[in-house]
Amino acid sequence: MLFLARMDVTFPESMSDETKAEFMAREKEYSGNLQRTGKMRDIWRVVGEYSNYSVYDVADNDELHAILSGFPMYPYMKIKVTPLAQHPNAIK
Ligand SMILES: O=C(O)CC1=CCC(=O)O1
Repeated sequence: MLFLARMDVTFPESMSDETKAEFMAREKEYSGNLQRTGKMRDIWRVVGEYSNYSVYDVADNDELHAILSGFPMYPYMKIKVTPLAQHPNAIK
């Protein structure tokens, strides 16, 4: 099953730059592992925002929830998930 997720990240004003850098490093490692295993098919930055769109290829809703809630930045994310289906006009 394919899902599109939009993630908007908001860190607390009080968070130090060092802590933010630690979150970013952990996020990069977690995200890289998902991409290497094919669970995350794609990730794109939203221009001008601390947000991304990412596509997940997972067995079911429960697997997606486990993946999303495992992101180190999860406590600081607002996530909107959209299930995807084949488009009849797609040529690939
Ligand atoms: O958009 C970000 O920088 C946060 C994030 C979520 C998954 C990822 O790889 O980065």
